[in-house]
Amino acid sequence: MTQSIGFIGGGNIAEAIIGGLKKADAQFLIRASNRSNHERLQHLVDKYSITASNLEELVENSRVLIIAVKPKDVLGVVKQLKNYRLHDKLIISVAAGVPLKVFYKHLPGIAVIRAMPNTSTAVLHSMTGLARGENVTEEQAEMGGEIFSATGKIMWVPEEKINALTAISGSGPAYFYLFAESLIKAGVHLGLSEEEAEILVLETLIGAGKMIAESDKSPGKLREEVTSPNGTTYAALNVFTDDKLEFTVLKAAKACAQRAEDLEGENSD
Ligand SMILES: NC(=O)C1=CN([C@@H]2O[C@H](COP(=O)(O)OP(=O)(O)OC[C@H]3O[C@@H](n4cnc5c(N)ncnc54)[C@H](O)[C@@H]3O)[C@@H](O)[C@H]2O)C=CC1
Ligand SMILES: O=C(O)[C@@H]1CCC=N1
Repeated sequence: MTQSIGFIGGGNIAEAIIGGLKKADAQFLIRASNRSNHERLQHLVDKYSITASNLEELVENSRVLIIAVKPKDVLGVVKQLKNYRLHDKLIISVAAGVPLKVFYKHLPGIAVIRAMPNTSTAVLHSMTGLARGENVTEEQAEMGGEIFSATGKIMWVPEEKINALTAISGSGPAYFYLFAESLIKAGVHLGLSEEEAEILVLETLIGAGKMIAESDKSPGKLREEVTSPNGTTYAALNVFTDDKLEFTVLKAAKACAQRAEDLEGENSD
């Protein structure tokens, strides 16, 4: 069945999800509205053949409304949505740090799922966390699951876990991109051209991802298979261990989860 989806907010994550949904096998009828940046909306219309809408038209014609605005802008959207009949709609909020209780307060009785995708929805490899709100029917939960299953894998979690999930998979792609950027710089430092270093790093990252996906081996086992006793990899890994990479990663993930909690405090009215 063709699913009608309306995106409120047409920024980075909206584009990643729209791009993914357009690549997916399933049929989606997509509308989007964006507050002020009309060029941005036109870009989405031109690139993905979606329909640009104002909010009224979008709500009227969409069974699922995806709120994809910055956390600080969610309340404004919710207050605007109060003006519409929403009883047969499913709202999906992808905003970090906006708890379900905000929706319960301002849109009582309305079905809301809190989702945390990542930008790899664009290539159908997102890992999306979903927390089900109390008014969501079985059919609506399935519908929400289907949308994000079309763009990767999903994991239903209780809302208390969504900030931890954000720290791993929501923000996670950026950690790997940062590592790739650092390794490219290291390659240049060692005498490779920027172009050479970039090709080497990107192909290595893609290959490692494919090995994790296809080999049935854990990351630890795969690491061991690269590491000869007292060899070259061993020398590099010792530096990561001595410089406490594991501790740095934990500290970063904790900072991310804490920021999500702080945002929840700032956006709980
Ligand atoms: N970028 C990412 O990797 C991820 C982002 N998120 C969440 O998605 C939300 C959006 O993030 P981005 O797409 O990165 O931000 P963005 O800044 O790229 O996009 C937000 C868009 O919303 C528009 N907007 C603001 N108020 C509006 C309103 N009242 N009506 C219609 N449009 C409005 C803005 O003009 C902007 O184009 C955030 O809450 C973020 O926490 C969640 C998962 C991943
Ligand atoms: O950085 C952020 O706040 C958003 C949420 C998860 C990924 N990007």
